[in-house]
Amino acid sequence: NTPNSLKDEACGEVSLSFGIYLDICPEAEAIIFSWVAKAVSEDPRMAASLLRLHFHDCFVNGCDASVLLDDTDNFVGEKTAAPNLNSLRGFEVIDAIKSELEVVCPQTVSCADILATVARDSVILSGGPSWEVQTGRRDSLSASKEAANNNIPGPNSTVATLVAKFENVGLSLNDMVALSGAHTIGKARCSTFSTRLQGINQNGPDINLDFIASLQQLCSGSDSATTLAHLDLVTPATFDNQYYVNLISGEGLLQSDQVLVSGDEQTRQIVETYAEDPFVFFDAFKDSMLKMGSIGALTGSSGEIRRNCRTIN
Ligand code: HEM
Ligand SMILES: [Ca+2]
Repeated sequence: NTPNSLKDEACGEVSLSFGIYLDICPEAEAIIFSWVAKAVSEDPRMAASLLRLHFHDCFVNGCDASVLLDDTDNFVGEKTAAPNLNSLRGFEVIDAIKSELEVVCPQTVSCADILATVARDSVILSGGPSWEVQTGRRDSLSASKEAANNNIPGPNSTVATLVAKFENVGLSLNDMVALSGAHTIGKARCSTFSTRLQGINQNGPDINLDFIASLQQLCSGSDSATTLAHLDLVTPATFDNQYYVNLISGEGLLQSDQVLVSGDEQTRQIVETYAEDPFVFFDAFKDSMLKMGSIGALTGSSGEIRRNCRTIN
């Protein structure tokens, strides 16, 4: 790796770089940050939702803003795929950013780069680490609902399945455990952790039945389809290492969270390290975000710079 670029794990080429907009659209990063700050001040959960958009983009044919495309006559978009439907949020924030950028520097800043930058800004605004974001991605000309269904891991996954889905996009077990720490902010619907309500996880009985009982109570209402729980019950809107502390006390919300301590010795040891030292977690998270952000990026003359993130030009 050279100092200002990261090897693209997927294709082995050096493709993205730091600071490209400093020359071609110097205000871009500040414009993006101010929109994210506004959105997060109005709705703190928006930080979580925006961070998740980048993940759901990158896992489906690379970080190419495919997740933002609406359905067309030629293809079905990814918004109705199982992991995304009635779940992804924040599209309006991306639209607002893109509209202003199109006025200031037309067809210069890609939607995929907006997603990567917004994810970083969301972490900063929630009290997490800061890092220099890599840019230079171009936007896809299509989307894949099928790949969204297949590639994005589900909340009932075992550690083996989680590892497989991450390795499928060039990310390691270490990246998987560090990136799961994104669940230190945001919320999930009762339907996504229904297996936890049964008080049995993939690897034996739960160690924290009080926690399970509180979830059962929360999800017992008639509106349980839309009821939400904090992914991190202790500091739900702060980007910290509390998520890992919770896992050790049996208070992981999703099955795919809790299995990181109950389902695998290797992942359990990493969880313990992050639970002990937030700065070790922050460093790992930054590194893994850069790796995730470089998955299958479109560069050179592939793809395009969309004028509207919802449609191809
Ligand atoms: C390890 C595998 C993962 C699984 C199985 C998983 C699954 C889920 C599920 C089921 C939800 C709740 C969705 C809902 O109820 O609508 C969720 C929320 C969330 N996920 Fe993940 N996720 C994973 C990894 C990641 C990664 C890598 C990131 C980002 C780096 C991330 C960021 C988030 C955030 C921030 C939320 C809260 C979103 C909000 O409040 O709007 N997740 N995840
Ligand atoms: Ca937290």
